[in-house]
Amino acid sequence: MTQDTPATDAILAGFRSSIDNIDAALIHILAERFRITQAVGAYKAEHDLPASDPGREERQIARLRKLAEDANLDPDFGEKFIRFVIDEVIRHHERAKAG
Ligand SMILES: O=C(O)C(=O)C[C@]1(C(=O)O)C=C[C@@H](O)C=C1
Repeated sequence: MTQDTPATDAILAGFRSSIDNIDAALIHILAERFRITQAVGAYKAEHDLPASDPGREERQIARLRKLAEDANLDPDFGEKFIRFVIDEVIRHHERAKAG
């Protein structure tokens, strides 16, 4: 049976407080990224440009894999994460094109 860790564990609470700050930063960073990609989607729809650009994605992924490696983050995880984000952006772009 699983058990919650006692809320009185001060060391764990300190770690979790830091995790909560980092998670909040991630949400704000993602919100900012989606705010700019929304403008990109509107621009692409207006100028009849394709929703996706596979060449650009390839370059982004190669760059981020290298950054992940240098930062001691699993590059496969880094790629999966950015792929997930970009796929969502493409979905938004397609919706913007459809009007
Ligand atoms: O750079 C673009 O053209 C975008 O539309 C942005 C973005 C991204 O989210 O980074 C999304 C879709 C493209 O395939 C490539 C990159």
